[in-house]
Amino acid sequence: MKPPRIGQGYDVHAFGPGDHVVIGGVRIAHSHGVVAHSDGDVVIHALCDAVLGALALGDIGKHFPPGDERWRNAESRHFLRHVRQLAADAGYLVSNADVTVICERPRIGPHAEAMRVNLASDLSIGIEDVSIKATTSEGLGFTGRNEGIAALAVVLLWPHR
Ligand SMILES: Nc1ccn([C@@H]2O[C@H](COP(=O)(O)O)[C@@H](O)[C@H]2O)c(=O)n1
Ligand SMILES: C[C@@]1(CO)OP(=O)(O)OP(=O)(O)OC[C@H]1O
Repeated sequence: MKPPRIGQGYDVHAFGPGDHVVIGGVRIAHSHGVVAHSDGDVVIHALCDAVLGALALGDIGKHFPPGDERWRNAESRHFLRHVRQLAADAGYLVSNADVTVICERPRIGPHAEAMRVNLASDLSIGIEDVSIKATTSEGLGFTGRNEGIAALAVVLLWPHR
């Protein structure tokens, strides 16, 4: 049996014009949108990079180039389902995923369960295997100045054959 594989991912999107953000597949009304080619879902982009990193298959921009019109305003959940399939094709299932969202606003807590449901569905795992955490930066740095949102993700892939 092959050994399990671990991967980590990180993403940032700057706030820009708009009235909502999409985080973990959840649309959240907000004072700003984010600047992005796709829907700018920082959690899903970090998770995709974690899965791709575990597989040593490059990063999200390699698989979904920002210059490609197919991905303009795309739903990032499509990206997540794609990388889950890449893992399956390589003989791995996602065992668990742990995500930290870093922003002053919006508050993530009230939406964390809905995010877990979306991510668990796209990764074909149980909700108990998906963790969403959040922290502010205590007013420090670009997230502390409310200039954008960052997310960190770690995943463990387990061999299924
Ligand atoms: N965008 C955020 C940030 C934080 N939370 C929740 O608040 C708790 C306290 O945050 P600190 O940065 O002061 O440690 C944190 O543990 C989260 O539960 C949030 O929901 N959304
Ligand atoms: C997701 C992609 C899709 O074109 O574009 P963005 O939405 O701008 O997001 P980013 O995190 O910069 O990752 C790069 C791209 O793969």
